[in-house]
Amino acid sequence: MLLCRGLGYGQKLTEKHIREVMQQAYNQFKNSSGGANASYIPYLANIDPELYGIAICTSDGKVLELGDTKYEFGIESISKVFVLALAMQQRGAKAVEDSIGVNATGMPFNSVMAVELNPQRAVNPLVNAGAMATNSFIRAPGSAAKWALIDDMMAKFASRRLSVIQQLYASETATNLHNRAIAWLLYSYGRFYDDISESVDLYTRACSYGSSTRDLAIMAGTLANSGVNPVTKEKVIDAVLCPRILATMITEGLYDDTGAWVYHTGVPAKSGVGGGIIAVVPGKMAIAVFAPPLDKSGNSIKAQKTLQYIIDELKLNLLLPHG
Ligand SMILES: NC(=O)CC[C@H](N)C(=O)O
Repeated sequence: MLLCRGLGYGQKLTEKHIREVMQQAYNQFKNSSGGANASYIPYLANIDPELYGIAICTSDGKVLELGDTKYEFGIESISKVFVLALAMQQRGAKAVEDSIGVNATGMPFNSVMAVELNPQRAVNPLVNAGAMATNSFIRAPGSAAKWALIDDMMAKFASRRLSVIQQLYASETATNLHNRAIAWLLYSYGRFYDDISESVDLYTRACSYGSSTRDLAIMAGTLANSGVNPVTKEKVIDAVLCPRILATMITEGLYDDTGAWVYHTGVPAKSGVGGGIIAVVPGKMAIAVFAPPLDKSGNSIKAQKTLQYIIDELKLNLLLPHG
């Protein structure tokens, strides 16, 4: 019997135990070093590399927090998950599969070769090419209306309206030439579905949202809770879409390092170059961790270590026998 959807399905998970494990992870990794802030977006290079936050949102709506969980940082690629959710809700999972693609690229997040080497020019919605194409795939009467749809969707996932960090948005807009080139390339192959510069701009703006570790835990918690925000209890997307969205996280959530991530954790996750990573354990909880220094693939080193520790200790690996 499901005692409490967040705590206790198939194993004795209590709030106390979860808090203890969070604290152990925090103590263990707080002072670990290694990696560097993203620098190709100048704003991100200047974020305090010592910031560190862990938040867990259980499927029954408890939010447990430790460290700098209220600090708002660039959501970056984690926004791709929620823009994908909007596109799927509006156009259907099949249309996204056919028009964007859902396979792993096995390549860096901004890879041109990922487009070039795939005969269908299909890419995954969680890499830059696929995310910009996904943005172009959303239907709305103009760019302002599309932004309103994105903004509303983000707010429903987060339980509050998020704001764009204007300095980050300006910094990304001034330096996103490579992304613009990828969008033009997709367009040349008939795999881009709306005005190019408007779509790239909306993508860039969505990457520039400020979100806290707490926000991300609740947003990811909505995916763990079959599309219903566990805090507000509002239905955000259809339940049937959640496994499809999580599948894209399993194939591409940490880019060219996703295979190793899934090998070690068995949990869908998504990183952003702002230093955040979300991990989703369906029916149980979502975990968000923030720590800016990144590895070569663009994934927070400390966040990966923290998540791996918590996933191991709480036996959350989805490939373990369950039921
Ligand atoms: N991996 C990321 O978080 C990349 C997002 C960033 N906005 C970009 O387009 O490069």
